[in-house]
Formats: sequence, C-alpha cells, structure tokens
Amino acid sequence: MSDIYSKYETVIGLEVHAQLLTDSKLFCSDSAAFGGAPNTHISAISLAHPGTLPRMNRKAAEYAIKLGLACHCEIEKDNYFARKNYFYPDLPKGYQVSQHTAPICKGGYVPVVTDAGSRQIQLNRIHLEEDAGKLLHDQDPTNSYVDYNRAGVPLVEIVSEPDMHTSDEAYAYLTELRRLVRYLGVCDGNMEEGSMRCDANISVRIKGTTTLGTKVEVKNMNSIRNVKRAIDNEVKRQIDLLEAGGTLIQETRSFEAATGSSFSLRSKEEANDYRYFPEPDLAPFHLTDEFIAAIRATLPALPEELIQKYITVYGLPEYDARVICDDKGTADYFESLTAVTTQYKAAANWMLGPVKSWLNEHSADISRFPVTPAALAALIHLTDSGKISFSIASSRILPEMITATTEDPLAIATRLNLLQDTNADNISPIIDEVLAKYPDKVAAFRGGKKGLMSLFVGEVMKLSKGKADPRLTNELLAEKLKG
Ligand SMILES: Nc1ncnc2c1ncn2[C@@H]1O[C@H](COP(=O)(O)OP(=O)(O)OP(=O)(O)O)[C@@H](O)[C@H]1O
Ligand SMILES: [Mg+2]
Ligand SMILES: [Mg+2]
Repeated sequence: MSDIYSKYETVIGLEVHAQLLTDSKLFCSDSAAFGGAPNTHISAISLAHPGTLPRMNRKAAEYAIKLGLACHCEIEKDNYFARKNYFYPDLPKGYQVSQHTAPICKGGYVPVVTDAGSRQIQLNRIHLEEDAGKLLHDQDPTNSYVDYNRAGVPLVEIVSEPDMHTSDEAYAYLTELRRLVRYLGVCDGNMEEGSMRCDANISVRIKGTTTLGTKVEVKNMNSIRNVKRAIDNEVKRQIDLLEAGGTLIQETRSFEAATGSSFSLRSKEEANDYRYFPEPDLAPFHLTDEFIAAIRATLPALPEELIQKYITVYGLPEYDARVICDDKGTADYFESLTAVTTQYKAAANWMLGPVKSWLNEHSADISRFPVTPAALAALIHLTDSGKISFSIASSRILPEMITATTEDPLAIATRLNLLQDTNADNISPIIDEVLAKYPDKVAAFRGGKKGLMSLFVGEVMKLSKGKADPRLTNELLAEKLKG
C-alpha cells in the first residue's frame, strides 16, 4: 500500500439482520417459512387490515435472548415495540414494528480471530423487528410485483459499535456471528438467500485522531466475501476523495458484485424522519429473571468454549480444534466421538482426514456421514491396538463401514484378511527380501545413515500390503541391520 492509504485508519460498524427460525411470523400465526408461492403466507394481520391486532411470538423473544446471552449482552427486562414510519411498497402497514429505545439485548461482544490476533468486537445492541415484503422487478418489462410472504417474519438486528478497523476483522466478525446463530439454531445464516443480511457503515480518519469521520452505509452484499470487497472498495474511494481535496457526504450506497464498486442511493438530506412512537396495539412485555435463566440453561456449548476445551483438556493443536468447531454438526459429532474414545488426537486426525475427505467428495455435511461416532471409535481402537494400520483402516475398512454400516470394523478386517501380521515368521522373510534388494543402502545404514530406516520399513509395508505390524517390523529390522 502506498503512503496515502497508510495515513488513515478505517472504522467499521456493521448492522446485521438475521431472520429467526420460528414457524410463524413475529405478530401472527402466518407461516414464516422461506419461499412459497407469492402472497400465500399472508393474512389480514400480516397486512394490518383495520380492526386486526398483532400478537407477540414468544419463541422470537426466546431466540433473541439466546443470541444475546451467547454474545454476553445485558438482557432488557422491560420491553416494548415502536413504530418506525415510512412509506415503501414492500411495507404493507406503512410502518415497521421495531424496538427503538429499549432493545431486548444491550452491549455485549463477539470474539474474532484474525491474522492480527484475537479481539472482542463490541456490540451496541440486538433488537427485535419485523421484516418487510419483497419487490420483484424482474418478472415483467414494465411492472413491478410485490410478495408479502416475508412481511412480518421475525428479525433480530445486531448492531456493532464502530469497533472494527480492517475488512479482515469484518469478515471474521460475520463468520463468527453466522457460526453463533447456527450453533444456537436461531437463524440459518444463509446470506445468499438473504436470511442473514449485512449493511456496512464505513468511515476513515487520520491515524492517531479520535473523532469519527463521516460514515457511508453500503448495502446489498449477498456474501461475507462481498462485504469484505465492499469495505475495501469504499475505504479506497473515501481516501482517494479526501486526498483529492474532496469532502465526504453521509450517504447510503448500493454495492454491485459484478464490478466490486458502489453507487449512491440517497444522501443524509434525503434521509427519512421515522417518527418513532410506541406501538399502541402491542402491550409492553416484561421478562422475569426465571424466564431468562431458563433460556440460559438451554444454551449449547459455544464454539470458542469448545475450542478452549479441545486445546487445554484434550491437548489438540489449535488448528484441529478450530476446524472441528467450524460447524456445529461436526463439533457435535466430535463430542459424541470423544465420549467413547480418549484417543483425542487420533479422533481429530480422523475428523480432519478421512471423514472430511468423504464429506468433500460427496459435497455433504456431517449429518450425512453414514458411520456413527461409536463405530468410528471402534475403528480408532482397532488401529490403536496395532491390529490394523491407519492406512488400511482409512483406505479399506472405512469404505466398507460406509457401505455396510452395521458390520463392526474387526469383523470387516477379518473377512477381508486385513488384520495386521504380528508373526515374526511371516515378516522375517519379507525383511530379508528387502535387505537383499538394497545392499548399498544396508551398507550406508551400517555406516551411520540411520535415516534409511524409514525406507526399509516402507518397503516391508509395501511388500506385505500394509499388513506387517510396524512395531515388530522395526524391531526385526533393527536386529538384522546390526550386521
Ligand atoms: N463514523 C462511523 N464510522 C463507521 N461506522 C459508524 C460510524 N458511526 C456509526 N457507525 C455504525 O453505524 C451503525 C449505525 O446503525 P444504527 O442501526 O444505529 O443506525 P441507522 O443505520 O441509522 O439505522 P437503520 O439503518 O437501522 O435505520 C452502527 O453499527 C454504528 O457502529
Ligand atoms: Mg440499523
Ligand atoms: Mg443502517
């Protein structure tokens, strides 16, 4: 980066909208499911026809609290909703029911890990609100259509403090947030389908100064990678403009994935005055300590806690622990696996090696892996006892277990005649054959090149088709090479 860019510090605050995985909408029993034929998940309440009354979805509040507790927020006990008034055709009511001054979760943080180290990104709040409908502009050359299925689907808006300073941090923050909502089961975290959406607020300031610069809000990124691209592009645009003597205006811009750049949607002067006021049709709701404690009791182990456990209690390398905890399914599988084997490192090797390869090959997630944790543990024990080698276990036995899921690994190894040979009378002639094949290497070994041992072992393995017991092979080889 040339000097002009390194003079500046980037400041980023993210607003993330996450659709909650409730069956019904936030204020009525219409289905909250994604998709469906247009305007089939609607009723007079979704559309706010006169005389209808909204009713609060308790599950949505539970989910918001779950996320808040996982993010170390303070939970607001006295909650009420507010109307955010604006006119747009995707909004059937002419207002959005949201929480304005009293968000259900306050403060808190999300842990992130980047190449620069570990940090806690501070949150401002998490509040509940309802989603708007969807405008469809691509169905007809002259008309736009509106689908209200999404109108009223519960959302949480997770608002960070302006606490991130690189696009890498923003990337790590979104990745962690997505992992958290998936661990908690409160949102599917799918940015491509729009069930998790992110607006990025970006400003720059001269390094060492503390006042915030003018912020620009960038919208319409449909992946975490595109949020990072949008930030990189916007930071450059702002610095270039300032360096050319220009002045930034507070505005909202739209990101274009095809070019990686953005265009202005509206400036602050055109910003809406939302005329917030308390929603008169919904009673304020009070949360008791018992209710919050009961939700806390349902929290699963969170990824960072599991990672720490795997490193400190199981002695795994951090890399292994992180890969295993990338998604909850894999972590759950590993939890079940380590409940039946204490061979933690071997278990991790199996997860990162053969299991992951199978999942990649089949573009599947772990829920489709046909071998149960108990069966995999049996295979690990069989390998550990020296009855079969890891290479035989992964290349021959595991595929059998995948297709014939009920046969136990020892039975498969016996049936296929793959049990490791621990009989010196069988291994000895193979060793003699190998040593006879490499007289020069034998001489070199005896002359001090001890590293050649692995070559001899490898050759014995090859000739025995992987069945020679490695410990015995090493012993016999050492004996014969003494000369
Ligand atoms: N100068 C700044 N530079 C970067 N980010 C900022 C700056 N000032 C505020 N932010 C961030 O902008 C975001 C503002 O979000 P918030 O939801 O509070 O307001 P909003 O965008 O006006 O509301 P909404 O879009 O929901 O109607 C926060 O994430 C905050 O941290
Ligand atoms: Mg906002
Ligand atoms: Mg905003």
